[in-house]
Amino acid sequence: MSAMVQLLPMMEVVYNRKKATYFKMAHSNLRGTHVVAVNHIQAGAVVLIEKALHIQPTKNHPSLSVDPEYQSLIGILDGGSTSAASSTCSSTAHKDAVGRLAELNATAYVQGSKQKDEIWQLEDSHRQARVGDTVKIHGLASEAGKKLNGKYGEISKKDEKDENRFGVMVAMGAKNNKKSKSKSVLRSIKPCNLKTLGGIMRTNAYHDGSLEANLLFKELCRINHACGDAANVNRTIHQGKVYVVAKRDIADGEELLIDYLPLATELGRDRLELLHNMFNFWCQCSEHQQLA
Ligand SMILES: C[S@@+](CC[C@H](N)C(=O)[O-])C[C@H]1O[C@@H](n2cnc3c(N)ncnc32)[C@H](O)[C@@H]1O
Repeated sequence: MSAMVQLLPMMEVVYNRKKATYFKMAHSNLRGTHVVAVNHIQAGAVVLIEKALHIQPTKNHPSLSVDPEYQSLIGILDGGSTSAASSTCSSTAHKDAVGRLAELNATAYVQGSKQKDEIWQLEDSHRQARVGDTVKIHGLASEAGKKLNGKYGEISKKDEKDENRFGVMVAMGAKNNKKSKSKSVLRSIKPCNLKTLGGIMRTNAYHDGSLEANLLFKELCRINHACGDAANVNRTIHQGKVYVVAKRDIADGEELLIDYLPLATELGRDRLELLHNMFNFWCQCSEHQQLA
């Protein structure tokens, strides 16, 4: 057992005794939802202990093994010949297959979760929905569009009149997809207004090596990134829980920032590109402002 893991029970005791509130959620166009200190936080303080909202094993969901689309995707990834698509195997086909498989897994695993609604609240920074994906509509601006915000649907095809939009079968009458009898209507929607569960996983999931799973958290997943020394909190994830500790004193009003890539210590273009590929943002933290 690592030294850090041995300290976790003691952290729980300290955290459960704490009197002060450490942070609140805030929102801005530039930072999205983010987390801000509401009191001075001392170096070493246990700022947050939280149980995962969602625990998704890294292995593929068992129900997928009987899904023909799954078989075809595995064929593409293996470079085998189980589908017509595999004969045109290219890096784009491979990348698409990885993305679609991630989507099928996230959908299968989240389907049975009691926390489904809270999971859908989290951000999808990628917004790379594809035909067949289950989606949640988000961020529409016009009055007509706003009426669709928060609704769920399934992408049935590319829009025939505008190839930059999707035809989405939107479940009307219910704000979520619990009511099986809700009526569906076809609406034309831009990909930037469609969140998917695969995108939510890619934007937010933290790996838990002790469970061989990827986890989502309600509060941890709202903490934005900063590289290396620019981050002011550290996390340890173990057995489905996260323990967040202040690396240094944090002033009242300061944003809490965590390094999403704590093991990739080198700061530079490669790190920026890795962050961009994984989370779809160009890092502007204090370590990187001079490189931007
Ligand atoms: C785990 S979420 C963090 C919370 C997110 N801001 C939200 O609205 O829910 C990760 C996403 O937040 C945004 N983000 C995090 N750190 C950022 C940073 N340093 N600069 C710009 N965007 C950042 C990116 O869109 C990233 O994909």
